[in-house]
Parts: sequence; C-alpha cells; structure tokens
Amino acid sequence: MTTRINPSILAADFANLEHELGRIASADLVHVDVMDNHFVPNLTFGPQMVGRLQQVSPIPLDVHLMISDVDRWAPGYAELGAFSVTFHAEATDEPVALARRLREIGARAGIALKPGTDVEPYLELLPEFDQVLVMTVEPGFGGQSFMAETMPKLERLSRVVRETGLDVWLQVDGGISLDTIGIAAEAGADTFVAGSAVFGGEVPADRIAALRDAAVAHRH
Ligand SMILES: O=C(CO)[C@@H](O)[C@H](O)COP(=O)(O)O
Ligand SMILES: [Fe+2]
Repeated sequence: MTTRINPSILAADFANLEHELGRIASADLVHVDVMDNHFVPNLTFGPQMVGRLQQVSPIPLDVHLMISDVDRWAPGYAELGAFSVTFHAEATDEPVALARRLREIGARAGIALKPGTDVEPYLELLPEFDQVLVMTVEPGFGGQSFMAETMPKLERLSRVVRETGLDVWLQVDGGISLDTIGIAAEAGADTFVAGSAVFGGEVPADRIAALRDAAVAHRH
C-alpha cells in the first residue's frame, strides 16, 4: 500500500512560500490549511492565494477547508485545480452533494472529522469520497499534541475500507511526528499530514524521508 507524506505549509515561512514549496518537492502532496476565523478561531488564506500556490507548486495541492459555508466555497478550490479538496463533515448538511460536485469538477473529494465527531454515520457514504481525514488535534492550529484517542475511528475506517475494497485514502492531520506517525500507521492511516515536524527541521526533505520510513515500518 502506498504511504503518502503531505507537509502542511501552515508551518512554513509565509513570506517565502514559493521557496518553501521547493524545499518539500520530495513529498507527495502539499497540504494547504484554509481557515476562515469562523469554523475555527484562526485565519489563513483564501482562493486567490491558493490559486497562486497551485501555479507555482512542484507537487499537487491537498486543500483542507476549515471554513463555514463550505457548499458555497469548496467548488472554487476544485476549479482552480487543487488535486484534492477536503471539507469538514460538521460544516455541511449535504456532504454527498458537495462531494459529487467536487468530483464532477475533477478534484478528489475528502471529508474531515473533528476529534469529537463520530465516524459511524459516514461509513455508508464512503463510496462518495476519495479520502477521509481523521483529525488528530482540534482543527485551527499547528504544533498541537497528537490525540491517540482518535485512533479507534481510524481502525474502524480501515476495517471497512479493507472489507469493501474501496479505494479511499485515510489521512491523519495534527501532531504527526516521528514519535506518533507509527501509531497512526498501525491504526490504518496511509496519508500523513505534518507541519511542524517537517518545517521545524533544517532540511525538510530529510524530515519527509524519515517520516516516510517510520510510517512504512509500521504499516501492516
Ligand atoms: O489542519 C491542521 C490544523 O488545524 C493541520 O494541517 C496543521 O497544520 C498540522 O500541523 P502540525 O500539528 O503537524 O504542526
Ligand atoms: Fe490540515
């Protein structure tokens, strides 16, 4: 099974983003955290900025929308060429309609679950999605501690994906480091977002390689 490392540019130098993207070119995708200071108490960037990142990035964009009114805003990120667009389950009453719209435009559709959100109601919707993002911290900020109590959710998803044979990527995001990536890999994650663990090092490419090795060592 493929293991993907997606560095989060939330931990990058915002004044030098093109340069920062170049330093993580050995990663699989670049994780772009869009926050609106409404769904979460923090503010990052919007479509104009993400569109420009899309133009200069050497690797595809994995957009994580932490915004309200997502039915209105999410399709725009697919239209600007993002490889995947992940919205929060808590932010819409129509997750299936929105996922279909994203896929129609040509993006992979992802659904994200906050640590306190139950996975059970979403299991039957899995065929509508290309990716499930299990948040391993409360969304809003980088540099928080990994919440191991979210792992049963990942184990449940992993079992269902295996049993059904669906091609749904299982992503974890928040507090992923050399100390925690093995726990998430063992629980069934295949796609790992890491912000501070990648950009906190002198050479992000070395961090990416080390995280990848640690994840592969713990995969079943
Ligand atoms: O979505 C989020 C935070 O809400 C993340 O993508 C963070 O950017 C991850 O940062 P680290 O926990 O890896 O520092
Ligand atoms: Fe994220």
